[in-house]
Amino acid sequence: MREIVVGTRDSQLALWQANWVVDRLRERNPGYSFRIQGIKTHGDNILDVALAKIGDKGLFTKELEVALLSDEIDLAVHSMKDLPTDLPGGLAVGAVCEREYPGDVLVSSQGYVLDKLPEGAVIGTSSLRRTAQLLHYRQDLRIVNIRGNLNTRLRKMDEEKLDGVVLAYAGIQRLGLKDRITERIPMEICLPAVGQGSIGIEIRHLDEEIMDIVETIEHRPSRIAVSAERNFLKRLEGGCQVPIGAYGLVIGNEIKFEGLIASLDGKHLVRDVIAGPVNEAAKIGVKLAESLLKKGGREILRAVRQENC
Ligand SMILES: NCc1[nH]cc(CCC(=O)O)c1CC(=O)O
Repeated sequence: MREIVVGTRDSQLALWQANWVVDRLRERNPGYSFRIQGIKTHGDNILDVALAKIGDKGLFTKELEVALLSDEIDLAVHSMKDLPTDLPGGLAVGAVCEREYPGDVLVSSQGYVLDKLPEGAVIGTSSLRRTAQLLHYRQDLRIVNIRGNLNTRLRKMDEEKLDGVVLAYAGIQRLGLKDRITERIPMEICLPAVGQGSIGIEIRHLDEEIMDIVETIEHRPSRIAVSAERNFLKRLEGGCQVPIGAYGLVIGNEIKFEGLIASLDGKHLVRDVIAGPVNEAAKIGVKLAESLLKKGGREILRAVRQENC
């Protein structure tokens, strides 16, 4: 029986995700055995540096891609949100699994919801996207950088007496920490990161045997939504982290797509929504990107890049 080697980062969340994927692969591919191989990535080794400063392209994925290309592993499990829109030659997204609720949540030790946070409350996040949208909604908030894996961030919230932290629902849910959530932040206030909540499988693009195996856990509506988001991001990208949010939702044969570009201080924000048939999902992502660029997004991005790249 051939053994399939499944590569993953070795953080608690990444290992949870790899195990979730392997459980499903085993069920649907009884002719194979599966082994999980944890691999440290650059991003895991520099958890004390603010992401916005170092740029986050491939930070959590590159070592896994090298392992794929050298046949050390047969497939790599990623959070789609961490996977750059351009993959190295020879690699492809073999499957996108069914997406978890993609939004962000507030975790507050005193149990506050966003609207009840006291004036000037201190919120931890290192995401430019979350910072911009939180400040757009509540100018009085004070945003402080906080990094590390989920448990570290929750611990820092308590130790550093922050009023709250903003995290992805998906991560909290997967680690069994749902009871710490004080509010699901409405999409109207905070659009998620491209790909958030979705687990993807990267493979060697010509490896048909592995392709057939991972196809068994593909979820079409999630693939379509995430593809639209990745095309949106790709059209806006210029090599460094910027406050961009997106959310694609597939219902039947329609996709509803929302996107935004914001300045870091939240003062400038352009946001739009379009809908269309799912077979045009990729085009719809690009179209929304172009409409936002025309509505002032170009100037916002230019200014953000001058400050942050
Ligand atoms: N930034 C790291 C990261 N990458 C993926 C997730 C959550 C899981 C997912 O989006 O599928 C998180 C944690 C967070 O942003 O709070």
